Amino acid sequence: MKTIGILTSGGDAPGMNAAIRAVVRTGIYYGLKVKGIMRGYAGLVEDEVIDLNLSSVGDILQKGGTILRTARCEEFKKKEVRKKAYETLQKHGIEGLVIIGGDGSFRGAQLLSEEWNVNTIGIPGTIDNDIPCTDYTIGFDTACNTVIDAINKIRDTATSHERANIIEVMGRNAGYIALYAGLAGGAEMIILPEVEWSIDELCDKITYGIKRGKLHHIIVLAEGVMSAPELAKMIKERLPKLDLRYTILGHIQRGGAPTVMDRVLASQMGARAVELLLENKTKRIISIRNNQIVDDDIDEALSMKKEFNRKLYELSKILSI
Ligand SMILES: Nc1ncnc2c1ncn2[C@@H]1O[C@H](COP(=O)(O)OP(=O)(O)O)[C@@H](O)[C@H]1O
Ligand SMILES: O=P(O)(O)OC[C@H]1O[C@](O)(COP(=O)(O)O)[C@@H](O)[C@@H]1O
Ligand SMILES: [Mg+2]
Repeated sequence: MKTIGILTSGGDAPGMNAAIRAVVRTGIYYGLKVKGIMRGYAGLVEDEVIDLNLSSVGDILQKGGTILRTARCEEFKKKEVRKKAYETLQKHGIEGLVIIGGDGSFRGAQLLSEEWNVNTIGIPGTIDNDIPCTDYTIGFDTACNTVIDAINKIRDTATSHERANIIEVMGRNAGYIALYAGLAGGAEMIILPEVEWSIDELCDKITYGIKRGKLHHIIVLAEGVMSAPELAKMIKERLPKLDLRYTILGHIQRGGAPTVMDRVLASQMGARAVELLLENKTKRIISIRNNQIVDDDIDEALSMKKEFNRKLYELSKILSI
């Protein structure tokens, strides 16, 4: 193998740049040429390919976002469009492709390997942490730290005004950001898609908290359940006197300098991706499990189910009595 390519796809995540840097520098260390594909699968289809060298990835380790940019390319679900992607790879002599993205991006990689025999290696990069085969995805730790920073600030003003605050966090259909940031931020209540909840239980908890002298109530809500305004309306119907505000954190959760955790994870995964290609491995997804960097076949990885950490959820309930 002489030339490899790299792209980032789906929602960007802090640490993607650290992974790009690791792929480029490890590739060059082993004598490979590394090409960057801009804007994910869209750039692969439209032939947006650039050469990457050691200095192309200088000064990016600490930056959020992705220097290769990213896109959501619906068209890629069509076989004839994926054929164009294959032709771009052929044209540039790219023999192995590293894809940094989430589950959707891995489905694209799976099809490229199945249909056109492309050597693909996937690296999990998404703030959602919703990839079953890995304990952590690149960007999740940074996003959680952004959320707890926001919770700390909102708690200051909530306490001063004796208010309840709903904080809506990202995660599409997954509640990992809500769970980890809710626990770490001392939320009174965490509402997420993986666990049943009831509006009556929530309102009872707020009423009980007020009686025992709590000055604030922080409710962390995962966007996959409902929106913050919808939840606020439901609470106000039951507790009309409650002083209630809501904050939707939105895309601030996707940006910012990656944490140490995300930089180390991204560096290890990026380097491993290159090693796997050099070992003639293909159709693999890299993961971290029990603090070890491992890899699985894409078909197997995509059919795994992520077990929700119910213990952590129960703990958050106990600690927020
Ligand atoms: N079933 C699929 N077949 C082919 N390509 C797909 C498929 N699902 C997603 N993709 C490609 O991967 C891109 C990113 O997927 P998306 O689900 O938006 O983000 P993520 O990879 O972060 O989960 C899509 O825009 C599309 O180009
Ligand atoms: O950037 P957009 O298009 O607003 O998408 C928002 C979604 O992207 C995410 O931030 C990341 O999702 P993906 O990793 O699947 O791309 C989700 O948490 C959120 O629901
Ligand atoms: Mg996804």
